[in-house]
Amino acid sequence: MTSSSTSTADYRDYPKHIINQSYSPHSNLNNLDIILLRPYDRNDISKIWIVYIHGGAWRDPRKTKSGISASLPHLYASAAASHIAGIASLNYRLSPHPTFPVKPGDSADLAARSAQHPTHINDAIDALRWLKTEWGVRDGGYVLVGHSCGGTMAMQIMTSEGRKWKTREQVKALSGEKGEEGKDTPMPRVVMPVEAITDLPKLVANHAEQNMYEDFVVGAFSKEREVWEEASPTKGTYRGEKWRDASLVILAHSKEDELVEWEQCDLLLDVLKAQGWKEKGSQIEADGKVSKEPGVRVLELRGKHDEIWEDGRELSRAINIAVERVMEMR
Ligand SMILES: Nc1ccccc1C(=O)C[C@H](N)C(=O)O
Repeated sequence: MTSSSTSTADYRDYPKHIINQSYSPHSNLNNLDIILLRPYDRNDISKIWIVYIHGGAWRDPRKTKSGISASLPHLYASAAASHIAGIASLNYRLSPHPTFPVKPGDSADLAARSAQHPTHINDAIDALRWLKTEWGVRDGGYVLVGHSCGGTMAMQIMTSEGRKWKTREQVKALSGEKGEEGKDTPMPRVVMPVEAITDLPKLVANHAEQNMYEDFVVGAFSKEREVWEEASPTKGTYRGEKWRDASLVILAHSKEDELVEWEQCDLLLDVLKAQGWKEKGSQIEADGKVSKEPGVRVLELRGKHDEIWEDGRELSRAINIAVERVMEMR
């Protein structure tokens, strides 16, 4: 029997998947999925959102917002579940992929798959703004998780403080002007890059004998090396005092990652530490008080680059830990 919608939510409807929500009109990849664990109460600020940005080297059309799927059953069973308001998983426009060309004449696919930096990151920012206006996702009200290049994007949101990124032409034309405020973008409480690409020039240099790396970086960021630099999280400034709501960076990485080497995690850790971020295992200080100071934590995962999310147990473990930290900081 189908139940028509009534004002009383039925527990059998949950977890509820609200899929393909369009957050901007640009293409058929400007959408996201929402998963609610229980009837949503916008005013219940004790619960937090999880926002997930998938990977795929900014170009792989086989990697999508559905990348969160395998983690969901594990998340539902985790200690974090009771604290999660909802999970949002984003699509964003991609750069062209040589193995999966757009079919000639398919203008919808072309719009979705001919992006170049900063389109990917600005789409993600649009998605966050939409989540704020449509779903009430607040400043400090969510954990931002990104896998691989999604982790790069998560850090790009932090370093730009929610401001949209500019093209090189716009930067030159505006010379020094900061442009729009990022205040419409809700900022996360915890940001967790997972198997993230943090330093594009070093990644390309480390894989000089594998064309794939340079190909995808050129495809997404052009041939100009300065663009690779500017876009790299290791070149960012992370001003703790400005992040009143983003108190923790969790760098989650596996030593078994065969695509993105551990060095990428270490490089960003060094940058954050050099900028005054303290490395900590827990937010709880020795005196038992909960620290609200910005901190950075390395979380070692097990498994290969894509195994983390394809299997889902490690990604859900990482998310569970991030949610636990949010609860500690309250
Ligand atoms: N995330 C990565 C990180 C490093 C190296 C490759 C990837 C890829 O995802 C490659 C993807 N399968 C592609 O065909 O573009």
